[in-house]
Amino acid sequence: MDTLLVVDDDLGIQKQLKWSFSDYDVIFADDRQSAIAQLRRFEPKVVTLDLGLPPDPANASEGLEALAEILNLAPQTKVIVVTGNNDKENALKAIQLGAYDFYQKPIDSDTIRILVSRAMTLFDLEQENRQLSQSQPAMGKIIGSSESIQQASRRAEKIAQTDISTLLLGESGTGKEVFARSIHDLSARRNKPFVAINCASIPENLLESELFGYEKGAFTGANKTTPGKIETAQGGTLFLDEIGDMPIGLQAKMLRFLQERVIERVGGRQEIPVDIRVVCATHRDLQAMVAEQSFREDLFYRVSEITIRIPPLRDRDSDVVLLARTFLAAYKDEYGSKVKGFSESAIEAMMKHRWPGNIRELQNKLKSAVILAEGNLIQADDLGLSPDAVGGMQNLNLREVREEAESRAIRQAWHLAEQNMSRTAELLGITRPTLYSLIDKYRMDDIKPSS
Ligand SMILES: Nc1ncnc2c1ncn2[C@@H]1O[C@H](COP(=O)(O)OP(=O)(O)OP(=O)(O)O)[C@@H](O)[C@H]1O
Repeated sequence: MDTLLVVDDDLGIQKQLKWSFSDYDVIFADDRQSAIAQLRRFEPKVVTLDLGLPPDPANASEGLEALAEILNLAPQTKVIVVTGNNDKENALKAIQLGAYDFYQKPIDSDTIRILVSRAMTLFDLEQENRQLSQSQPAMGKIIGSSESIQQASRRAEKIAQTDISTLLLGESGTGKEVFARSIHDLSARRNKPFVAINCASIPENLLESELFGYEKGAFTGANKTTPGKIETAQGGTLFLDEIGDMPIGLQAKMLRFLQERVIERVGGRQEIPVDIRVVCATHRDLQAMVAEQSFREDLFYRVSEITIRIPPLRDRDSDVVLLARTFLAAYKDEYGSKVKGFSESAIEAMMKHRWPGNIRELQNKLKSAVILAEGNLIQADDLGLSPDAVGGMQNLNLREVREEAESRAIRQAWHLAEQNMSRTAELLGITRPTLYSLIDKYRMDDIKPSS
């Protein structure tokens, strides 16, 4: 139960407030000293403070003094000062000192209840924000207070200032790129480029020229000399994602660049010196790849001078809730949604889920939940995590599950978009033609626009 401290020497008012605040733990003090003693002992979120305190109740000075002491000791406390009728001057003084609000006698139970309840809510929100910012370590955008992520962050912080080649290991979607970028941001190279390249997403025959650049005429279509990603990262950091997918043929050239810090463009003969910090990442077991000879051992040692393991989301305790709250705040603005938070069952479901796709999966689930949620709170069901849904899916195959989820999402987005087809497509992240073809496919005749 939340604690409210009432500082007032009038026993009648103490009684009245005791009755008005049956849902709080109400404690009392009748002068400045006892107020401070109660504050230290109970750490109330909200204090109502009568400015007219003994020994000189007709004068506000003792009350203002008490206010200053309270805010000095516990600046996060929300203090509502109670002043005599028409004592605007002292009310304003109190606000200047940092009181949350003021209230003029005589006390009206309904009004003071609203004031206190708003102050409690604000206190909770501010506390949540404080926790959130404390849980963001120096590593830029890495949110999480679990021991496992803090450990990884501390390790990354330590190596950021050096040029040591770093290998980030972790499942897909755990935040390897976020780590790489944070290492760059904390390093002396922060004002130079951070260049990322994903070795798995570029066809093998293009990766070499993408990385090393090429000279005019090096191959058909090479119309002009073009620098590669390595050169564009000059002075900064090169992030090689999915290094385990680098073709074995290219690995020798990579090794030379890492050892000698010079490159040659494809088709070129000139050696170009480069000054670059290299951070690599992979979700593969590089040591096993070395053992089966699909990854060069010398390159492995070169890129993994230090290794940082990024833990999967399921091993990060309640970070999932912290991350979910952060993303929710961003998505609800982005999608203009009125959702305020998560139901208890949603939080429980998030804590239980295994998150095979890690943070990226969490982001995707949250985006659709923000769009689909019908009430103020996101339910487990909106996240597609309801235990009932799992039970109900036992009789369906994967295609049926997908179709059911898709048609449900289309219908809800359509309602949310007030039947506007362009907006519906936008909310769902698909094009209008795709939306129309899905509507046809699922025979959703009632939302089919009349042609
Ligand atoms: N600790 C974190 N705090 C906030 N956002 C994070 C955190 N870690 C990851 N993210 C976000 O999660 C998403 C996935 O992160 P990222 O792309 O860095 O993962 P990855 O491990 O590199 O994935 P992949 O291996 O698939 O490339 C990004 O949108 C990123 O901004």
